[in-house]
Amino acid sequence: MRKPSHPVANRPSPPDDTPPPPLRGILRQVRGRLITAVVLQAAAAVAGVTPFVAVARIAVHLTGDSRPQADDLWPLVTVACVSGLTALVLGSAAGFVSHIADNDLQLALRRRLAAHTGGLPLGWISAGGASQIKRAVQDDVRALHTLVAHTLLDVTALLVAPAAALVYLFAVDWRLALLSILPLALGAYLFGRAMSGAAAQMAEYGAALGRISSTAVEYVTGIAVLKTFGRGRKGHDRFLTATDGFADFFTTWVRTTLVTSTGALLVVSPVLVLLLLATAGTVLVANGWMTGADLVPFMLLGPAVAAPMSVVGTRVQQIRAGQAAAARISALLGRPALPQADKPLTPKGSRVSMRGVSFSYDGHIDVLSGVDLDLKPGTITALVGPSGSGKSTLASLLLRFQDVTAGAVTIGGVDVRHMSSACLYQNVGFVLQDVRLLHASVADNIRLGRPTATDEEVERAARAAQIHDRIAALPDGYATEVGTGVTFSGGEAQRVSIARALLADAPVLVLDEATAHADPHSEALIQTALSTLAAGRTVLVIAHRLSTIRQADQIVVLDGGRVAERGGHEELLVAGGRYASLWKAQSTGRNAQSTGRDETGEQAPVPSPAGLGRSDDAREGTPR
Ligand SMILES: Nc1ncnc2c1ncn2[C@@H]1O[C@H](COP(=O)(O)OP(=O)(O)OP(=O)(O)O)[C@@H](O)[C@H]1O
Repeated sequence: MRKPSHPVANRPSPPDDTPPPPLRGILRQVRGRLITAVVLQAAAAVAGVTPFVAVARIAVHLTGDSRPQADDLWPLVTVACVSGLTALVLGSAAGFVSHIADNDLQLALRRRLAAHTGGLPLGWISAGGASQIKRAVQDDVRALHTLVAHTLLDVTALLVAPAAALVYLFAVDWRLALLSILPLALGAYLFGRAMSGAAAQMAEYGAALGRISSTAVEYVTGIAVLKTFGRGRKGHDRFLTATDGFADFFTTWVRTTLVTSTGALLVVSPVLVLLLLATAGTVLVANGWMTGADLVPFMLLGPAVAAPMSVVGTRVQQIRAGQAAAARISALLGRPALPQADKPLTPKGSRVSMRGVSFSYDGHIDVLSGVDLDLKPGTITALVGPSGSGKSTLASLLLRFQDVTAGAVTIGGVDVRHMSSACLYQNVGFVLQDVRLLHASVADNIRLGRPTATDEEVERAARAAQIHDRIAALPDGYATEVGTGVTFSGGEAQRVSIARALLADAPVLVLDEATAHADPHSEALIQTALSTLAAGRTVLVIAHRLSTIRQADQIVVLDGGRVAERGGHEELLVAGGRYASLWKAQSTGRNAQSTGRDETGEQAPVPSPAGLGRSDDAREGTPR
């Protein structure tokens, strides 16, 4: 694999776009608040144990030989009430502070993620990175909320309260105090056994759930195709196999851990702990080794010593989920953004030049190798070649969806890596197959190309893009909300995106010609709109059907990531090479259609593409 050869790749980012600190750096910002919350929660836990101690002391007075004195009892009642209230106040304060810390953390994280992901290569985002970003911003930040705002305090309380209780119980009677640790120790042992291998089991649990969801998606999305071919049962079978597999795995897992996990929960249950302490206490009291009053604190606090074991599974799960979420967020923040130039340059003109361009997605296999290409200003260059030959990848490098691994792409003499993003997209517009319209008015969707455009300019662009009549017929016209008020067909959405590109008025254009699946009427409209858009610009078009690019100034044939041939249509036909065979193959297909009958014997549609050639008609109506 070739190494990045361009100096800009290693340049530091500009000061206002500093690289994101690791997650630990963001956590450090809220560390002070988290420590305060933990201290408050620990104090609340100690205060929460105090009323039980006061009640135990009251019991000593009530069961003593002499008549209890109000002066002895009231201070204890006061201590019980005040400490109970203090525990409530401190606990609420701890929750408040931890939620403030969590709020700051979420804000800092979401801001950092938004800033960082904004600079990630668009190629990575559109090839599946978007779902990773969604997961990090929504699910993972939420998992951290549980960890920071709740689990941290729960664990503090679960550790401090039993420890405080044990200190007091040891002061009362060390023998019974030792016995009260027994359920905790036994519970920890059994729980440890139940959890052994849990990490692997959890991984398999996640994988089995993943198999169910992927086969469910496959089943739902492919059901129409499968049913059409009478294979509906097949998709169903794969889904059922996945659910059966999950059920088998889960049953086996539960069966092997059932005895130990139930045993763990049983030995730490309050009833069993009370029974144990009451029995042992009765023996001690009956033998005169301790007083009946001393048994009271054990009855009150004994169950609390073992209680944390009953929720340890849930807390461990939350901590693991939080750790996994933190790791994913860190990985996303650590993903290298596209380097930004220190001193962005502005291109002079619209000549596009590619020199020795190579690119690899995985860092091992080059999908483009040593491509040289020149797009003269105002000319149309068509990229053709078999599927997978690298057409879309080459076009995406001009849009800087990702950076070349070797060589350089320049516009107007300036390397695309030396331009700011804003400058790049002012100079290069694009209309791709996969059109994304926003949940906004139709006018605002078109205005994305130039936010300051007037209503008249928006309408003029829509007319030139052959979509005005459709928009005008909508109930709210240009104010209709996309997604709620109107759902555009693929061809219509593409014409909206052509209007957007017309308004943006970039001198260089990348078009992914996508009329192959449109009906003849829609195809003719798109081709007319594209011809209008292409007029006077430097165009790189990814051509899927050769009939539409016969008039192109230059046709470049890619094969296996290399330029196999280049020239005009007639020239390449005469050469009798790769292009000539592609043309022959597609002509045979067209001739089969032009007989007017398809394979079923039905009347077949006859396409009438306007093509991407230069025509005076095409130039009319352009808003440029
Ligand atoms: N995001 C990606 N990650 C990894 N490999 C990719 C990615 N996108 C494309 N490829 C691979 O790069 C090669 C070139 O793909 P590309 O989409 O550029 O070809 P193409 O000529 O445009 O194909 P088509 O005409 O089918 O759209 C193919 O082998 C493809 O599998």
